[in-house]
Amino acid sequence: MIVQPKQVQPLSISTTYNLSYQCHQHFHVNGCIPFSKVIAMSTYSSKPRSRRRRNWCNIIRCSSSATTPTPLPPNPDKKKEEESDVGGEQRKVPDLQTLFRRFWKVAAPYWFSDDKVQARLQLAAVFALTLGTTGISVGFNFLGRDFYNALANKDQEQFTRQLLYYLGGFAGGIPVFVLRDYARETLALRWRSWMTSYYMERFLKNQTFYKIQSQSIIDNPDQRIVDDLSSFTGTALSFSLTLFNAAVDLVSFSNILYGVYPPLFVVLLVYSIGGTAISVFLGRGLVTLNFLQEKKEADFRYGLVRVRENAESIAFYGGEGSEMQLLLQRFRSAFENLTQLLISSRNLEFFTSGYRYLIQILPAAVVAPMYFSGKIEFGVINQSVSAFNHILSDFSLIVYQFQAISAFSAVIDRLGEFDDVLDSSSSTSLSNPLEEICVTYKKVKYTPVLESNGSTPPENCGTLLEIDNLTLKTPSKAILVRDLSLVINDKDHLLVTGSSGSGKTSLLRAMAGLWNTGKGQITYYVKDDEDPLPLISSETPTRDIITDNNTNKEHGNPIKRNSRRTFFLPQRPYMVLGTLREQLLYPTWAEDAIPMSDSSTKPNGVLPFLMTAQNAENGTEKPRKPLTDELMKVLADVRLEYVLSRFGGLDSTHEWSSVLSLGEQQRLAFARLLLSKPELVLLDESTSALDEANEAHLYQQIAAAGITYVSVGHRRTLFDHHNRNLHISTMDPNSSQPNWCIESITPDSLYNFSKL
Ligand SMILES: Nc1ncnc2c1ncn2[C@@H]1O[C@H](COP(=O)(O)OP(=O)(O)OP(=O)(O)O)[C@@H](O)[C@H]1O
Repeated sequence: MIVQPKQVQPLSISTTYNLSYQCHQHFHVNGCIPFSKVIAMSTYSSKPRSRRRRNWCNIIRCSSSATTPTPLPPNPDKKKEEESDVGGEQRKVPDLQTLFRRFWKVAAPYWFSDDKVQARLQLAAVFALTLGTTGISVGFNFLGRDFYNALANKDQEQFTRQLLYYLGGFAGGIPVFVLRDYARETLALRWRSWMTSYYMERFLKNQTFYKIQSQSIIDNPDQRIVDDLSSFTGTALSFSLTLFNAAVDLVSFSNILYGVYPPLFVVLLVYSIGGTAISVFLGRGLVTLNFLQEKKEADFRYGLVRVRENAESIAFYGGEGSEMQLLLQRFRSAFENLTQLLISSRNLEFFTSGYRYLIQILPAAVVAPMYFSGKIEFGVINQSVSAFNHILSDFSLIVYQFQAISAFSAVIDRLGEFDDVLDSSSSTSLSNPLEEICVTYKKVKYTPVLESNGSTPPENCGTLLEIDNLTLKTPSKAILVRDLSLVINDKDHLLVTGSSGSGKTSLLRAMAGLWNTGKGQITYYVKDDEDPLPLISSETPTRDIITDNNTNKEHGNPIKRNSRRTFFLPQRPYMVLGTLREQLLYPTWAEDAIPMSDSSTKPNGVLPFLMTAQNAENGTEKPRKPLTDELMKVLADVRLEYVLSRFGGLDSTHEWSSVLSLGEQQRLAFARLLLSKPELVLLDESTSALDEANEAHLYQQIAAAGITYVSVGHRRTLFDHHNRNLHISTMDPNSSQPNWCIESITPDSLYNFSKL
């Protein structure tokens, strides 16, 4: 017979306990449930299993003295990593050592960050409160003993006194439990905020987001930043506290149990070690299943986001049916994995439930003969049962929390993988510069100095950019352009042409620092009166910049394209979420346009580190922010003044990528360009959606603004606006000859070019 708390201990705490008992979590099934569990269990309800995984913070909280962050044991058969085939999808199961390494790598930085003093103080407070809760539990254990003794002895006076002690205990204990949970969750939130800012900073630095996306390095980084970080911080704290609590609990209650009957302790130890080994064996596939579940859910959500973002194209194609199929396929994949996860969880739970129930009658059965022979009082039975359950919980953390631990392991794995990718992104720039494209920034003085042979050095004739012996490859190492050398001087407008897929956009990618696969040198000449560093990402690690007397070199790191000097316009302009003013100020003054940067509108309680990224950006030099009149004028310059009245002025907010035509968006992008006034702009088919008149007008505007431009395009009309043409032919893999040629564009040659 299983002793129900209702039968043994008809106190108010058992009411809550019995309710919780109906849930899936079966903690102690006899009297004297630890008070901490009672408080925590009230927050846990019988949610569907599919949602339960997200609730493991609650589950863990339920067992403040019954959970420990014991990691998954390694599979003894495999040394490092084991291949697992789940739902037809191959992925490597990380070994214990990798999990530990990743956990430490992800968790540690915050505790050594600028916020460490505050964080450590809060952590100490949480630990102190946790200690307090254990003390209260021990107190309740003794209270329970005296309470039942009074009951058994029919001592009404003593019984009433114990009842009052109980009530007093509740009044004093509840605030400690509530405050402990509040302090822990506040700290978890603080930790999460710091980590979110830390990860976002590294994700956006050095165009890492671009590399991850364009080379499909890892899946769903957004989900890792949003969901996994939240889960990680909450659960890591809960696990740590639970481990600490279990250790204290173990010491406190072991004494009690030893005092009653020492052999019980030994039986309990053997039982829990055996149970742990079996549960580890039965649940070994859960880490992979949890990992894949995270991925598949995120894939499904991403599919829906893509439908939203491409609503018009899909509607034009009438692609609803295909989208439905694609989305269902993704959902089915998540569904199938979850089904497998549920089956594995069910199998494990058969064992864990049996494990929980089987042992329950043991302490009462062993101690009862001592009571019958008069060696102990009645209350001691209750006390030993309670102490036994505490210790059993402490020893059985892995068994009770295996599913939570496996889900947490999956989170560690995903975050650790993400962290490794972010680290490798910043360290690739240290790879061999002879095997990658080297982007260099060189300070020059524009003084009329002649070299000894009477010629003018390149930096003195207004050279903006020099490409030397550049061989450009795709990330998959296919050669696109071989041995390209060219110089771009001030007002020397270059048109890049070539057949589709020949590598025109890729050349701009290399010039913008996005691609570094290949070899050769790209040199930007920076006037000495300018600080060249604003051209480079302000977050570029100093170890990546090799500085000599007059040169700043950066191997493979991207330049900051919203710098004063170089600007890049893609074919499809990017419309930020926000007002028309924010569109125009993007990206040069983007942070100034965000209302958050106005201290009067700063939300209360904002953490200092959440503002650091913005502050760092604010530190870089940039031109004066344009006034409203200037914004109006530039809109007129690109013939978009009518947009103001149509959409309610500069400060109206719309989904601009939907309400503006592609040609209007391209004109808006030119407005940004005219406001930023760079010296050099790289245009990738940036007028492809415009009529010829508008195209000619925009080119006249940027030429009049003194901007030198390099354009990629196919249209015949583009020749009218450029001085030279770089033609790239599709690379023949068997050829070792250069596949490009440069010609001047003269009125006489226009006819020939049109035939290329
Ligand atoms: N991330 C990538 N990984 C591997 N190959 C890529 C990647 N991006 C582009 N490529 C390949 O590089 C080649 C050149 O692409 P690029 O976009 O530079 O062509 P393009 O000359 O601009 O073509 P179009 O005129 O059609 O725009 C293409 O064959 C393309 O498949």
